[in-house]
Amino acid sequence: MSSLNNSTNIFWQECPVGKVERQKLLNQKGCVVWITGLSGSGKSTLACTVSRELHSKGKLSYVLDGDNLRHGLNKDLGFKPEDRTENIRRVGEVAKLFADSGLICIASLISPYRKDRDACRAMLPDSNFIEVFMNMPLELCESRDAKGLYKLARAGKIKGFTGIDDPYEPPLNCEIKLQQENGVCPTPSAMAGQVVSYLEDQGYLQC
Ligand SMILES: Nc1ncnc2c1ncn2[C@@H]1O[C@H](COP(=O)(O)OS(=O)(=O)O)[C@@H](OP(=O)(O)O)[C@H]1O
Ligand SMILES: Nc1ncnc2c1ncn2[C@@H]1O[C@H](COP(=O)(O)OP(=O)(O)O)[C@@H](O)[C@H]1O
Repeated sequence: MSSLNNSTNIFWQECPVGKVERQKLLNQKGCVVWITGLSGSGKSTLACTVSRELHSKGKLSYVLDGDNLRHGLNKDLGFKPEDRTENIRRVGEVAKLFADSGLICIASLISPYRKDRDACRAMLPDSNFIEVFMNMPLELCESRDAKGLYKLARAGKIKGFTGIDDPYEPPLNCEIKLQQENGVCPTPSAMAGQVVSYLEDQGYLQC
C-alpha cells in the first residue's frame, strides 16, 4: 500500500477520559477475542453465540466478522495474500480501538497467516488478545459448505480458496483450541461456554 507510513508531523492527542474509567463504567475489561479457522469451521456462529451469552450476563461486546467487514471497511480488498494481510491489519486496528473503548471485541476472520495474527496480538497492550482456534478438519468444513464455496473452489471456479489452494497456518500458541470430541463437534453453546469461562477466569468480566 503506497499510502501507508506516509503521515508526518502528526501528534498523539490524549483524552482525559481513559480506558480505566470506561472499564469502570462497564464493569468489564476491554479485550479482543480473535477467532481464526477455515471457512465453515463455525467462527461466525461462535462469535454470535459468545456475544449473546455475554449480553445475557450484562457484558458489552461487539462482533467484527470478516465477511461483513468486506461489505464496507474492506470492500476494496480481495483474497490475494497482500489483501488478506491488509484485511487483518485493518481489523486488528479496529479491534484494538474497541478494546480500548472497554468492550469485549470478538473478531471472526479466517486470518490464515500466522504472522498477520501475531501482528494483531502485538498491537494489544497487556496481552489482551485471546486467540481462539477453530480446529475443525477440512473435511468437516467442506461437508458443511454452507455457502457452496468449497464446491466452486474444487471446480476451479474460485482460485486461492483457503484450505484448497491457499494455505491455512494453525496457531502455535493460542489461548483456546476448540475441536471435535470423539469425532463430534461440540454445540455452539458448549464452545461459547468455554470462551466465556475463560474470560471469567481471566477477570475480564469484572473491573
Ligand atoms: N478465496 C477465498 N478464501 C477464503 N474465503 C473466501 C474466499 N473467497 C470468498 N471467501 C469468503 O470470504 C470469507 C472470508 O473472509 P475473511 O475476511 O475472514 O478472510 S481472510 O481472513 O482475509 O482470509 C469467507 O467467509 P467464512 O466462510 O465465514 O470464513 C468466505 O465466505
Ligand atoms: N458447533 C457447530 N455444530 C454444528 N454445526 C455448526 C456449528 N457451528 C457452526 N455450524 C454450522 O456450520 C456452518 C458454518 O458455520 P459458520 O459459523 O458460518 O462458519 P464460518 O464463519 O467459520 O464460515 C453453518 O451452517 C453453521 O450453522
